Amino acid sequence: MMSVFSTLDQLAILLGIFGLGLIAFTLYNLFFHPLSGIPGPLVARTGLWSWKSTRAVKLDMGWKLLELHQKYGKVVRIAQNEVSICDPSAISQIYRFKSPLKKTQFYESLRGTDGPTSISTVDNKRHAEMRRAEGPAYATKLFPTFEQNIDVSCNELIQYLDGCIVEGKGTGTVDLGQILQMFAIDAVGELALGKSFGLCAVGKDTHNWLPMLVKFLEMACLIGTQPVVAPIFRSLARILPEPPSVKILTGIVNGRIESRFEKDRQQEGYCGHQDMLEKLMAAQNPDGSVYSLQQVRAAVGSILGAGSDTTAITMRALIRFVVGDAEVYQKVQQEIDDAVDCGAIIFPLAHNDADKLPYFQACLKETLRLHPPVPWTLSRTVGASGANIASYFFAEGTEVSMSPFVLHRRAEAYGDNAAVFRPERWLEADLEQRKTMEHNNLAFGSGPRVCSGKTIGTMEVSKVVPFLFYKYKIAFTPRSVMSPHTHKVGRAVDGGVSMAEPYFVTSQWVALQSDFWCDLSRRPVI
Ligand code: HEM
Repeated sequence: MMSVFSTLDQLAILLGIFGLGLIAFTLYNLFFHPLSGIPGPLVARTGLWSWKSTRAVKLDMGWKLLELHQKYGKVVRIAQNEVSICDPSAISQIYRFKSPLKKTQFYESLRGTDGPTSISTVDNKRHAEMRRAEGPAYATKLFPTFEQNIDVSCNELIQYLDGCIVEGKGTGTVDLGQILQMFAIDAVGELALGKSFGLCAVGKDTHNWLPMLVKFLEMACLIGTQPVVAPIFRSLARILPEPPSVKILTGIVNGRIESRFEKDRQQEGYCGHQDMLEKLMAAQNPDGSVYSLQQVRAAVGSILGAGSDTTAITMRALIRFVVGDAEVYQKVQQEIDDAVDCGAIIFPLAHNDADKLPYFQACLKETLRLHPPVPWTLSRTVGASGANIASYFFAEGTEVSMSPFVLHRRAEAYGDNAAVFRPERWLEADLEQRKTMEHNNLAFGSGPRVCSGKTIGTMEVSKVVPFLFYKYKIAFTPRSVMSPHTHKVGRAVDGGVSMAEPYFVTSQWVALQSDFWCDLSRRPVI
């Protein structure tokens, strides 16, 4: 009996100590932490739970963070040790080239099982080495090859859509969002591995890769918000058996890389192909050794991961914004028709001809502004000696971040009508204003960690979407009990729910749309 009491007593003492520790921790975070003077949600200021983990689970980051900034202003404490900032003047401080701030531990969760990649590498020196080694794979010299690669996938997409229209006797009802995702995956397959995955050709996600890739990214982002337990999850991912769809994908990817390794490395000078994979196989480490098979696999994996979702999201959002505004849609079509009629462009559109559609390009910029594919906070860690950012001094180790989605909708960055889709703003601006608007656009990130595939991504979009606008009349399939939609109502990128919204957006690391059903018919002009 005595020993039971003493065990309970001991438990009570332990619980008491834990409770007191928790109270002390909470009081410290609220009143004595260097960030205690910065406003924010209570849960973030107490440090008792991660506000970002909640967003990662609820998939509502973009609009929830925007609400916080509307309530608290330009600088908001979103975690015990992290502030979100939406002040354009902070861009060149947080994402500076000189003595760059390190990425936060969050990014480590974006690495695959083959090892570190440029996007996931936190250490700046290591990142610079990787970027130098892998740079030739993204070089403009390769653009003619990239164009051919993208045109192959584009043709397969068009053939599939034409088939749907024939099958639908003049009107094809398609989940345009899904087929664009398949196109984007096929295109990165062509770009990074020299061969499409063939999804558009059959018009089907044969191995259920799409939901698997979505889940992978969602899990990676959620795990990244819990840096203490993240290493455990990463070790588990290495030992647990891969789901069948992952196994098939990695099997195909690795098989292609290995066969190219065998063929190309036997020939001196790796002269077999002129593509991204060839350049990655020729990439060199600082000690002069060439990239190992595993390093090439990791680099290819990061292209597949970073280059497909983002491009597909941009294409969907662009179609949604343009088709959703009759006046804009009419102007875009007129511009394309006129350019074709006078022989200024032909399809598939050449990269160099993209500028011949200035109104379309303005729509693309406006899309990336209002629906940046990555709305999550692009976080960095303040280095030794601290940093002055947005009129605050932040001590070493503080995490500072900006969300492209939030910044792009603030009047400080784009004026009072920042939340309105208005492509004209890019055409009316003078050179100086345009430079400022470009500088304030974080859709591809900024500074030394800016997206390596920026030009490739915009090239893909500029090739495919004008072609779709030229060839087809696109209308959103009306949402009804009889329609193929899985969501009863739609949800916009700003979280607004409505029957008229043509797709359903979730906002986490990426602002992903689903359920984007459209009615397509051939335009009489063709
Ligand atoms: C419209 C399309 C795209 C958008 C909006 C986009 C956006 C982004 C963003 C926001 C980042 C992260 C910046 C940060 O964390 O600070 C990033 C990084 C990256 N993206 Fe893209 N991306 C696009 C297309 C592509 C494509 C097509 C590729 C490959 C062919 C690609 C490859 C990469 C890589 C390798 C990184 C890591 C760069 C580094 O840290 O050195 N992206 N991208």
